[in-house]
Amino acid sequence: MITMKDIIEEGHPTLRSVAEPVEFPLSDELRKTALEMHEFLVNSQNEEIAEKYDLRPGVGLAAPQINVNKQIFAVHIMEYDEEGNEVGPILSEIIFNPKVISHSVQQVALKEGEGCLSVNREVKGYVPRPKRVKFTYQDIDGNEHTLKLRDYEAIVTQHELDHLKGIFFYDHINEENPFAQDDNLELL
Ligand SMILES: Cc1nc(NNC(=O)[C@H](CC2CCCC2)CN(O)CO)c(F)c(N2CCN3CCOC[C@@H]3C2)n1
Ligand code: NI
Repeated sequence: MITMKDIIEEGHPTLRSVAEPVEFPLSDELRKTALEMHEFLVNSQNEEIAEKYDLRPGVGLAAPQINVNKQIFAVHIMEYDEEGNEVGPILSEIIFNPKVISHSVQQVALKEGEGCLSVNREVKGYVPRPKRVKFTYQDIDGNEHTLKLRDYEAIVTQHELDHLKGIFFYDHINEENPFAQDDNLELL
């Protein structure tokens, strides 16, 4: 299973490189790695397991973060009811060879900013990202899919897409004014 010791930190060259496309059918090893990336997210969102293995919670994980320079990321975003009980998955998928088709001019950012499992420090500021994004990808069996996401799911997915291009969330923060807001930016 993947734990925090498997996640590389900023400064490691892999996190600033461009990830390679994935060939299908997957090797058994790469299939296992992809499934473990998704399993890490599920584990990290389970209080008992996260505490037992000292996992930082995550809703996304990109292969370069475990020093696998391939175009793969996992996302695990669950829906909760008002009592905080898990209702079901909003987006829970392992994404291979993603290609952005289009995105909106309108931008969104999380009010609380972003963090990263590969960045062990707080970097304050809004991370403006397109509010809507449309992309194609292959699933673990190599089947092509098209996905249109908006708001929170779009933010998470674009944070992971950035990792495949060697980009960190803080690369998008306005250096002069980290909390700069124009009328094209909606805070979530
Ligand atoms: C927003 C959030 N970011 C968490 N961590 N950071 C990450 O996921 C990084 C990726 C995210 C940072 C901003 C956008 C993408 C990992 N990254 O570096 C991958 O490249 C969370 F953990 C989290 N949630 C909310 C839902 N909660 C359900 C119950 O379990 C705890 C969980 C916590 N929300
Ligand atoms: Ni990250």
